[in-house]
Amino acid sequence: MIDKVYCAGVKPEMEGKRVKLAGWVYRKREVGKKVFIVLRDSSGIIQTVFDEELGGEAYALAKKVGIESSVIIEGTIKADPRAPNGVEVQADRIEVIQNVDAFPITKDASEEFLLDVRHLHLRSPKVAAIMKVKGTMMQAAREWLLQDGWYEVFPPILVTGAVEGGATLFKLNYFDRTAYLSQSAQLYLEAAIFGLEKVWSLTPSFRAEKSRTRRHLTEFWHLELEAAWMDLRDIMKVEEELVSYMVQRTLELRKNEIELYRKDLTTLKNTVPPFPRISYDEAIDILQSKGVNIEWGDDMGADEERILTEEFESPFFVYGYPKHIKAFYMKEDPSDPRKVLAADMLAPEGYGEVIGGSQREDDYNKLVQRILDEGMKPEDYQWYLDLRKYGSVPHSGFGLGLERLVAWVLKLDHVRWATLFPRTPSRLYP
Ligand SMILES: NC(=O)C[C@H]([NH3+])C(=O)NS(=O)(=O)OC[C@H]1O[C@@H](n2cnc3c(N)ncnc32)[C@H](O)[C@@H]1O
Ligand SMILES: [Mg+2]
Repeated sequence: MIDKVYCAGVKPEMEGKRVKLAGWVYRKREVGKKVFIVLRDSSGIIQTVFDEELGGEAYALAKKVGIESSVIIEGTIKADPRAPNGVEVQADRIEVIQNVDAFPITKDASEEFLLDVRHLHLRSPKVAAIMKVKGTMMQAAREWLLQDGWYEVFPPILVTGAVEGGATLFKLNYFDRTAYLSQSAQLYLEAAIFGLEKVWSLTPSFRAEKSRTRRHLTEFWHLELEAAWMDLRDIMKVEEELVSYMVQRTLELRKNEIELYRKDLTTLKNTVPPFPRISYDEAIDILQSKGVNIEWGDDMGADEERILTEEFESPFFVYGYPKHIKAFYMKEDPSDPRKVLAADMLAPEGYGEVIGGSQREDDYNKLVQRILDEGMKPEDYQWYLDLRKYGSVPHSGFGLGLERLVAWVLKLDHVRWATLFPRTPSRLYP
């Protein structure tokens, strides 16, 4: 590795020091006998100045390099309030690693074109900022999970059954059998709790969603937790403590990157426990009072959730959904058999569902009946049903869509911007 200094490491107080930088030509302009090159690396940008009177060969090379050329630049640090961050480098040497004559991304590029050249757009500081925020949110999640005693496990992605309904399964040939891409690691995490009690995983989950909405991907990163002995109330507390820590820690470590996307941090600062909690019944009442055409028993889609989020200035829970609109594994509410012990966490500002969670049905016979009621075959879930035969316990868990959480934190207009290479029904390349 060359002994370079990062752009963000060059400070006005280092004036007079000699420095070597390596990166890409981000911006370039010529003024009189000077060439100004703004160099970009993973830490940020720095202005470098090539003066014909100071270095003829370097000046001549600097005049020729194109945008996104990879270069090594050496020179002397000079404090200058007119330069970005109040500092620049008076360059006297440039080594062109690879010159670029015509970088394909221009200022007027369309969103679809930017997705077609996603492999080239990732280098943009604003796109890199999203990935830094996403990485920091998972760093924070790992910090919290470790200190709270959760074990990371690594579930399979090649599976034989649906968790969230057969309509969104991606099917593939597995030698002479049929396999599917995992929609959720949940069922495998439920097996892991009998040895580890509190487990989590971060896996890609796959949904053959035909819906082309701003919050659906066909491949997304899914942070899932499962815990023995916890009921719905317990797991909701885990959810709000985890999400609060993720948001506050990311605000602490990535405030500059977040402010590239949003100036108003109110809802992020409000993300502290306890989160508001409303029942599904109350949610229906609120929506009806706002003129939404919805009845008890209807599912809430993105539009209904968006309207509901107008009532809140932080993430909030909706709990106690009707059984018929929720998954087979959810435990029936003993106080109202029409409902299940499930709760979604919704993000404010129109973003809606970021977490789906529930207490699981732990009774063997009831679970068999739920499987049958859903038109599925108990024999396809024999291993999963075994978990209710050999020391079954009350247990709960949830799944957090990482892209959805990042999209809310950065107020992105589509979850596709929150993932390195988005996968949607119309996009599989690059
Ligand atoms: N371990 C569990 O209990 C998880 C449970 N089996 C599950 O998959 N619930 S979920 O379908 O609501 O998905 C969970 C979250 O996963 C996200 N999700 C769910 N589907 C998607 C798509 N298609 N694109 C992006 N994000 C998605 C969204 O935030 C959901 O709240
Ligand atoms: Mg859900």
